[in-house]
Amino acid sequence: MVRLNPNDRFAKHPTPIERPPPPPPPPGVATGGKGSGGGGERTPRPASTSSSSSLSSSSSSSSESLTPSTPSSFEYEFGGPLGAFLTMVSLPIVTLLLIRWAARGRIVWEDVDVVRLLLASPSCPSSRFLHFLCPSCDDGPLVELPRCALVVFSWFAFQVILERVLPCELVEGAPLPDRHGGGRGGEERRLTYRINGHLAFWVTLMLLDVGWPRWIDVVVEGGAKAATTTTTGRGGPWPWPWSRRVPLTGGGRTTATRSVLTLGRAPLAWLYDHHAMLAFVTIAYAICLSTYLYAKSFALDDGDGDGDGGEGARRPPLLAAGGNSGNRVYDFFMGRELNPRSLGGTFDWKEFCELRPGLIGWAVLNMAMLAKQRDRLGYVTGSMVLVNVFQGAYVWDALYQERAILTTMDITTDGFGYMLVFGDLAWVPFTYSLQARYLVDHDPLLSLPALAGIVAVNVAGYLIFRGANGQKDAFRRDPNSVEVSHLTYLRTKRGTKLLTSGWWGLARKINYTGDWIMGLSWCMLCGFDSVVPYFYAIYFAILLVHRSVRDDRLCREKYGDDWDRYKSIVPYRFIPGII
Ligand SMILES: NC(=O)C1=CN([C@@H]2O[C@H](COP(=O)(O)OP(=O)(O)OC[C@H]3O[C@@H](n4cnc5c(N)ncnc54)[C@H](OP(=O)(O)O)[C@@H]3O)[C@@H](O)[C@H]2O)C=CC1
Ligand SMILES: CC(C)=CCC[C@@H](C)[C@H]1CC=C2C3=C(CC[C@@]21C)[C@@]1(C)CC[C@H](O)C(C)(C)[C@@H]1CC3
Repeated sequence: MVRLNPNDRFAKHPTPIERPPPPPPPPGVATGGKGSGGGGERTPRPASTSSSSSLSSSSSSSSESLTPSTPSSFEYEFGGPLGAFLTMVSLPIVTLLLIRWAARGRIVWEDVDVVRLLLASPSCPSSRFLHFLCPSCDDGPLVELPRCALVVFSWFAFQVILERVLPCELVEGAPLPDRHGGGRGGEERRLTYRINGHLAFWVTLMLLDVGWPRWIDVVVEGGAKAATTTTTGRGGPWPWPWSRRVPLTGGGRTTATRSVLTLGRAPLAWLYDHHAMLAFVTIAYAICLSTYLYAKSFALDDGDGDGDGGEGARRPPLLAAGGNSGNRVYDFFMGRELNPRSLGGTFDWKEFCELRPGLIGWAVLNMAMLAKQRDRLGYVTGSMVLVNVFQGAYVWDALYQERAILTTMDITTDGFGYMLVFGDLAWVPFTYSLQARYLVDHDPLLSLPALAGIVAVNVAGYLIFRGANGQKDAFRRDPNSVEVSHLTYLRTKRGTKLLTSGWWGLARKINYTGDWIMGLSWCMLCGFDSVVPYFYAIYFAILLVHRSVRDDRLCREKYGDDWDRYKSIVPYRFIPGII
C-alpha cells in the first residue's frame, strides 16, 4: 500500500493546485497496512490564507454551524422539515412502485393501494404486501424475507471486507471545513481515504462469474466417480444453510455420494426473482444505518472529524453545516455528521456507501437481468447487452476515478443522513437498474440502425461527460500539463483558477449535460412504448438542475464577485447558446 499525495501526477485532484505540497508523512504512518488502515490519519497543515475567507462567507457554512450548537438562523433546503419528511416517506414507496411497474411494463395505479398496506403496518408487513414484493417466491414470502435480508447483509459485509483487505492507496481528501470551529490551533486538516474501489469491483465480478462456491455431489459407485448435477435442493446452488441435500439413486439402488465444493458462476437470475423484496430489505437497512449514524453524531469523540473517538479531548464530532438545524426530522434527513467513521477512524461510511455496495450492486443487478433474459429466451437481446455495457462502463468509470469523488459536494459539504444513505444503498441500485429490469419482459427488439443510433448518443454523452470531468481534473491537478495548458482561465481572488475555454467555456455545467445525454441513451434502449424506463431521464434532469443551483450558490459563496465575472464569460449553464 502506498500513500499518495493527490498533487502527484497519478492523483486526481483532491488538493487545490495552489497549495504547497504537503509535508512527508511521519515514518510508520504512511503505510497503513491491512486492518491498521491508516485511513484515519490526519495531516495537520498551516492554515491557508488564500482560502480562509471562503469558509466563513454565509450563515449556513459558517464555522459556528459546524459545531453542534443550533444556529440562530438556518437556511433550509428540500422544502424544510416537511419536505424532508415527505421525501423520506415517499422515496421508498416510489422505489417499490417503480420496480413493480418496470416488471409490468407500464404504470398501474392500483398498485398504489398495496403500498397503503405497508403504511398501515410498517413494522409487520401484511402477507398481501409481502406477496406484492415477491409474487413468484418459491418458499413463500415469510421464508424469503429473512433470506433476502441475509443476502443483502452478506453483500454489504462482503464489500466492507474487500475495502478492508484489498491493497489500497491512501489519499487525502479536501481540507476539512472546521479550521476555526474545531481545528487544532487553526491548522488545516484532511482525512485520509482508502482507495481500492476499482479493485473491489473486479474482484466482485470475478467472484460472481467464476468464483461462486457451490456443492456438487460426486457419486461413488464401484470405485468409479462421476459428477452429477448439483443436488442441493430448492436452495439450488446457493451455499446457504437452508440448502437441502437429496440422496441420489442410481439404477434402483442408493449410491454413495460425497459432497465436493466447486467454484462456478453465481445464480444471478435469483436476484431478478427477488428484486422488489431485496429492495425492501435494503430500504430497511438504510433506515437502520441512518438511525445509527444520527445517534452516533451525538456521541463524543476527539472532535477532529475522523470519528475515531481518538486520543484528543472528548468533543462533539465535526458536523455538516446543512444538517445541523436543530430540527430532528430535517437533520436526520440531511445528515448531522460530516464524515462519520468507524473502525478506529479508518472506515469512512460516506465514501464507502457512495461507491461500493450500491454502485457495484447496480451493475450486478443488471447482470442478473441479463442472466434472466437468457434463461427465459435462450438468447440475449441487443438492448440488454448495451444497457449492461453502458451502465457497467459508467460504474467502472466512477470506481476507476474513485479519488475524484473526494472533492464532490457530497463528500466535502453534505452530511451523511437518510438522503444519501438511502440514495446510495437503495435508490441507485434499484432504480438505476430499471431499464434492464424492463428489458427482461418487455424488450422492444430494436432494429440494428436504431441500436447504432443509440450507441452514438451514448458515446456523445460519454465524450462530453468524461472530457469535461477529465479536463477539470487535469486542470486542478496541474494547470500547466500538456492536456490543459492551452486553455484560458480566470484567476480568482481566492487563489484557484476557473476554466473559461475548452469544455468549461461552452457551459458551466457541461459535464451534467453529458451525463444526462448518456442517461437518455440508456432509456432509449427500452423503446418508446412505456414511460417507466424514462423515469431515470426525468429524475436525473431534476436532480442535476437542483444540484447545479446548489453548486452555483456554493461557488458564489466561495468566489464572491469572481463567480459573477466567470458567469458573464460563460453565460450558459447546460447547453451553449440555449440554456
Ligand atoms: N449519476 C448520478 O446519479 C449523479 C452523477 N453526478 C455526476 O457527478 C459529476 C460530478 O458532479 P459535481 O461534483 O456535482 O459537480 P462538478 O464536477 O461540476 O463540480 C463542481 C465544482 O467544480 C469546480 N468548478 C466549477 N466550474 C469550474 C471551472 N470553470 N473551472 C474549474 N473548476 C470549476 C467548483 O469547485 P472548485 O472551484 O472548488 O474546485 C465547483 O464547485 C458530474 O459529472 C455529474 O454529472 C452527480 C450527481 C448524481
Ligand atoms: C432521490 C435521492 C435519494 C437522491 C439522493 C442523491 C444520490 C442518489 C446521488 C447524489 C450524488 C450521487 C453521485 C453518484 C450516484 C448518485 C448519488 C449518490 C455517483 C456515485 C454516480 C457515478 C458518478 O461517476 C459519480 C461518481 C461522479 C457520482 C457522484 C455523485
